[in-house]
Amino acid sequence: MVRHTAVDEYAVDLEGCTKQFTTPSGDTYVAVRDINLKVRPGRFVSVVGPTGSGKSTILNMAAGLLSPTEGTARSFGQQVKGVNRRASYMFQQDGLLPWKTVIDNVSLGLTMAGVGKADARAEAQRWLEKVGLKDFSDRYPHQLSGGMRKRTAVAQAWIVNPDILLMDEPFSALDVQTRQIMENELLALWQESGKAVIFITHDLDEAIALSDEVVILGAGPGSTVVASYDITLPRPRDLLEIRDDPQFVELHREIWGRLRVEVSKTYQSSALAGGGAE
Ligand SMILES: Nc1ncnc2c1ncn2[C@@H]1O[C@H](COP(=O)(O)OP(=O)(O)OP(=O)(O)O)[C@@H](O)[C@H]1O
Repeated sequence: MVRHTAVDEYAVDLEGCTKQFTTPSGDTYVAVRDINLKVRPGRFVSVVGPTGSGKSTILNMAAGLLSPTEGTARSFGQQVKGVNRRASYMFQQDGLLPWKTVIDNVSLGLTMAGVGKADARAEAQRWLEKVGLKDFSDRYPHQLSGGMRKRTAVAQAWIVNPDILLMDEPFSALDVQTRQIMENELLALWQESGKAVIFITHDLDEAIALSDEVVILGAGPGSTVVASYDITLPRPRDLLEIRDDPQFVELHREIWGRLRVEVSKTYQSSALAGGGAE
């Protein structure tokens, strides 16, 4: 595959993307409307927004798992058609295969790409060392803690050396301490990697702590990008300390002021519809 490396190319470029779905009753539901989101190589961008505002829909368009109804999704200058091969995806639920050992789960992406089994296992072992699991390679997923499963999923996503990481609430199921440790480890891996990250989260603290940019989606239906904030906190960041930083506190106050408006619109419309809040 020809790789385009011009610096002005975006790893992900959603231009005027609208996505509508047909609901089970046959109605048309516009989930997101006219989304413009550009992510350069090496940038860490988080997307936050109320529940149902279309965060996963956006990620799925970048991944090529959904095609926009209108507009164009591009990756490194190429229109995304089918699965975006430049990207790895990490979901809230990890995709570990329960019948395979940790090392076989991690090496799977390489063997599927045609790498020989011995080379793939050697590389997987190197990744397991990187994520602190070198002594757990022969375990099965059900024999791991939640944090260890996430580490395995991180190794699985990174081993194929993607240019883009698409992460949909990857750490939301973890306890607070494990989550902060995993966030720190993710940043340490990402820092020098040059990879573009789109990170979906409900947690504004997490979004600010990790990102170069935080993008806010408005309330649905027909959500669109209502605001975007550059996060200029210096790097490297220690996520166990950063939440006490006065600059962090000020950014949080400002961004939450905007996000809160969209969250309360969603709350009000779901209360009017008799649904109540989550
Ligand atoms: N396949 C589908 N068919 C019909 N509607 C869909 C489909 N997929 C998503 N939607 C709707 O599109 C809207 C956006 O969904 P999406 O999952 O992208 O939101 P989200 O912001 O990620 O939500 P949450 O924060 O709750 O995870 C929701 O109202 C959802 O019900």
